[in-house]
Amino acid sequence: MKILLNMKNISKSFSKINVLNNVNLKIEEGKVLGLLGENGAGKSTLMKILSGVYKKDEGIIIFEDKEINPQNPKEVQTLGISIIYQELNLIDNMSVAENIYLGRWPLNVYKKINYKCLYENTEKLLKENNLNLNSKDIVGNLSVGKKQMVEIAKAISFNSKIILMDEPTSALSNDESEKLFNIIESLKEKGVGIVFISHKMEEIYRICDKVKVLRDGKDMGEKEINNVTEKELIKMMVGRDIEDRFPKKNNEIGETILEVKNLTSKKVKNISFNVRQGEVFGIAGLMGAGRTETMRAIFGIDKIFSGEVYLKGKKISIKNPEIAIKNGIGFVPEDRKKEGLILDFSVLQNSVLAILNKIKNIFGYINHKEEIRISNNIIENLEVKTNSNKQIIKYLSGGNQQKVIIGKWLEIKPDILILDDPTRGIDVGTKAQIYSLINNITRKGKSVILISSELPEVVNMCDRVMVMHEGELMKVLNKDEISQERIMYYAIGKKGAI
Ligand SMILES: Nc1ncnc2c1ncn2[C@@H]1O[C@H](COP(=O)(O)OP(=O)(O)OP(=O)(O)O)[C@@H](O)[C@H]1O
Repeated sequence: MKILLNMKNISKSFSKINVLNNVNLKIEEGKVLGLLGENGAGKSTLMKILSGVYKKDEGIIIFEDKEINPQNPKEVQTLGISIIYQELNLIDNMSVAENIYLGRWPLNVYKKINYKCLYENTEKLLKENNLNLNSKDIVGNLSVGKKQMVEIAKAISFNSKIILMDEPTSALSNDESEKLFNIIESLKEKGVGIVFISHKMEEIYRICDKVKVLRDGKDMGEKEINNVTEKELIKMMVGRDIEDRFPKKNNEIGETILEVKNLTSKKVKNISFNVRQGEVFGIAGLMGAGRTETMRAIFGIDKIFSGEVYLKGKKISIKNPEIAIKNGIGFVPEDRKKEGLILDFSVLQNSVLAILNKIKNIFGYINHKEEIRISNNIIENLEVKTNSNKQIIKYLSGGNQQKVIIGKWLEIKPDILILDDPTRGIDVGTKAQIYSLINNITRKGKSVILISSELPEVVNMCDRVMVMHEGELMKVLNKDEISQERIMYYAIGKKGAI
């Protein structure tokens, strides 16, 4: 098989800290290479070196038999190497066509954009590649899945021979991910070489031909996907066996702690359910089903139009998140970067953001010893990869930033903890650790509401699951009724027994 690109002995340090050490990577024509490793292993850094964002300290890169020295992303893109980041780089108030050909628009004699030609070129490109997009749609109005298709169309428009995808499915529904896999299959047929970064083992096996594993910036080798078991891959990544991806629970389910009756907000209609002490109560559904919105209403972020909420049998009115926190409810949001971090603050400062009031002394000053204890606790419990608690959080890898936010909310020790997609972007080893933390919480009689798009997680972790579809509750499944098939059946809006 033809090798399109060869990275040899790549090393990179940031302020004397070595994050890549003699790493090799080969990208083959028409193949998907999975790039695996724990949070902070160096995957994104390696891709950023290839795409010209960072400069390598050592090593060589050979592309189509010539050495290249990527200096900036534009140069690399012109060569035919494109990268699609998790945080998509699109301009929201422009159309699909304007975004795809950004800065390369066809011009008329007056040096103005020739829209007729721009839309025609775009329609042709979309049709040829089976991309279901409308060239005139404004990008800001599209779903994350569609936005990603725009990025892919852009990559194809550069005649890319290599496309790098950094956790492309982390914000996609299962349905949208499946569409992306179909697009990847057709790119493969055209001979495009793809690097696919993901923490989801199921999709690594679904889409990759080979996998390369990094651990702590070191090259742990490459495997054919058909010749390696999931257990072996996890051991290569983590350096030890993980006995069980879903640790055993031994929680006892008690009385009802939260009861929601006919809750209606702008986004959800007539939702009724209850959560019991010691229970992991799951909420499943496709993107836009109203899972997050139900919890936002209960937590006092969105206005409740009608309906009632009872906590320990007492009717309560939660008008804002402070009241929710005072009542023992915690909420780890879905868009953690936007809602949960101050990027220019240190790990330590970010660790205590949610509990500043709790760690102030009687004179209103922050108790620094407590601050240090809490941040070190989070670093240890969630294995946050950072030089120290003084590190500015924006320099941590994406997954490690997420761990700090989850840890911060766990420190509040609420009676009911709402976790919105808590393991998105988190590596397999830490996922198991987060599941153990959930089990510890419920073992103490506290409750967890787990919103999740990962079906294996829902099936293995939840005691009951409420399935939603387009703002409505379809079904609450009891433990013995929970299966991936049943969840999908109700999630797509079907009614009745299955
Ligand atoms: N600009 C930077 N300055 C300092 N350190 C950095 C910088 N960028 C990355 N690092 C460090 O390099 C290491 C590797 O980070 P990288 O983002 O490549 O990890 P990753 O494997 O992509 O992780 P994740 O799965 O969490 O996205 C981390 O320890 C991170 O803190």
